[in-house]
Amino acid sequence: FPTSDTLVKPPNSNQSASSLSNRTPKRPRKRRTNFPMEKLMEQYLEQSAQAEDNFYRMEEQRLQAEDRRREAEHARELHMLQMLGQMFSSISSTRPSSPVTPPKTAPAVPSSVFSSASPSCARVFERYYSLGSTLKRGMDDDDNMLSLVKNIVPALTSKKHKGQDGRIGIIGGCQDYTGAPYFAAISALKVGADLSHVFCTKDAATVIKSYSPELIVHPVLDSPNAVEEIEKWLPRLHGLVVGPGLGREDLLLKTAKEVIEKCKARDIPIVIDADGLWLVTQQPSVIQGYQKGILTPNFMEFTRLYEALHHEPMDSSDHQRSVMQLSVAMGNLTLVLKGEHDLITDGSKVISCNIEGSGRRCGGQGDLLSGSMGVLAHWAHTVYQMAKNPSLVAAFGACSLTRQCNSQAFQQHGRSTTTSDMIQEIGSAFKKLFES
Ligand SMILES: NC(=O)C1=CN([C@@H]2O[C@H](COP(=O)(O)OP(=O)(O)OC[C@H]3O[C@@H](n4cnc5c(N)ncnc54)[C@H](OP(=O)(O)O)[C@@H]3O)[C@@H](O)[C@H]2O)[C@@H](O)CC1
Ligand SMILES: Nc1ncnc2c1ncn2[C@@H]1O[C@H](COP(=O)(O)OP(=O)(O)OP(=O)(O)O)[C@@H](O)[C@H]1O
Repeated sequence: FPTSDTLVKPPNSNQSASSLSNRTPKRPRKRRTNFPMEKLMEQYLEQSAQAEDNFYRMEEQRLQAEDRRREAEHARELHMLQMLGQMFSSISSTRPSSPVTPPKTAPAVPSSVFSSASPSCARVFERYYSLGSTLKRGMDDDDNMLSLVKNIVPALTSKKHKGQDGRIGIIGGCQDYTGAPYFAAISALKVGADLSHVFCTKDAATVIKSYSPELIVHPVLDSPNAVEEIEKWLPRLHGLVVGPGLGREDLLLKTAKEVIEKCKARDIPIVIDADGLWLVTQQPSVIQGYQKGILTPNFMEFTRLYEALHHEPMDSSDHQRSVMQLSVAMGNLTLVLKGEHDLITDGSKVISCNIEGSGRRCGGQGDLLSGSMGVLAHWAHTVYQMAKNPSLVAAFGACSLTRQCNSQAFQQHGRSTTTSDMIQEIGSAFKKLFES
């Protein structure tokens, strides 16, 4: 928007006086009459720029209120549909002729609602929590976790408009790494977000754009007013993923840190991965204790974090203990230690995601994980806002999905499987795990 700085300013009084005196040295009256006119003009322009600013600010607020109103309306509609569904199912289950199949866990809830957790969602969640902190989990526990994930998946309905199922931002992408932010952002879209934004450096932007027209790419990360530029978008974002391909330059890390602070103030779920974890290792307080934060370290990143927080080497014979310890030290932050089994914890229990993947490791699998987790975190926090820790559900969902994609891609491509092949599998893996 035009501001008073960008408006053409009249020459200052000295310049005006000297230039006038050069041309017409003996016309003081003209000087006196011109000056107030210029001043008035300047004031008028400033006021109209200000009025324009105010107009756009109010318009933005109006749009946000409209979004909230539509979301609430939509949640109400879904809730009513859900209650109707439950009524019908209870009527049909009382019919003597209807086959009665006892549910394995809590009764299935129709695909998700965008409101507080429904009573049956909450029952599934409570039952899960009542399983205790043991890691020795069987099929039933996996089913429980999968039910929790299924419940957060929003229904696809023609009542919604673009953006309501999620607008996700990725902070990352620099000269060296353009693949990682692309993988994360496209995975967010393929999981079901409506819009995916990448905030990267100028030289990475054209490259990332050229990979996919689906992504919205902002070349702002290394601009002098990077934080302001990114902050403009935060009111529209539902989830943020910090780190894929961010690099470790001080300036970029400083920007990432400030953006994280702004997101926390707005209560936006934040997933931190890759170089974002490098930042957390230097300054743990940036995310410590933030209940909507999730860290997704690989073994190396985990070791660095552990040593930074505990000032001693970790006991690598007991990973479960170490993840719990680190989560507690981070203020019960949700952590995922990726590996042969993904260990997920919030400091009070450890969940292991063991869905079969494959023996194929290639760069970028972690980016698929963090990008999809960004969307699932938004959905989980929307649906389970009253329950204990929605981040655990989101983390389990994203780990399951990544491993399932890996398995499916491997069945087709074997040793030549790449992350792009895994991304191709997101749709069918998602359906198999969460929509069947
Ligand atoms: N296409 C792209 O653009 C991609 C870009 N990417 C981006 O690259 C950036 C740097 O990320 P990073 O993970 O390579 O850096 P860092 O943490 O220093 O680790 C390096 C060393 O750690 C080790 N190591 C790793 N895993 C381990 C394990 N499980 N268990 C044990 N050791 C393990 C291993 O050491 P080595 O075995 O080689 O001695 C490895 O060489 C970051 O921005 C990221 O997003 C990636 O997303 C990939 C796709
Ligand atoms: N040994 C393993 N066996 C099976 N699956 C694994 C194994 N290691 C990692 N994975 C899977 O791959 C996903 C990504 O983990 P990985 O350790 O490759 O992350 P990363 O190093 O951060 O990835 P990136 O290359 O994107 O930086 C994990 O969530 C997990 O599901």
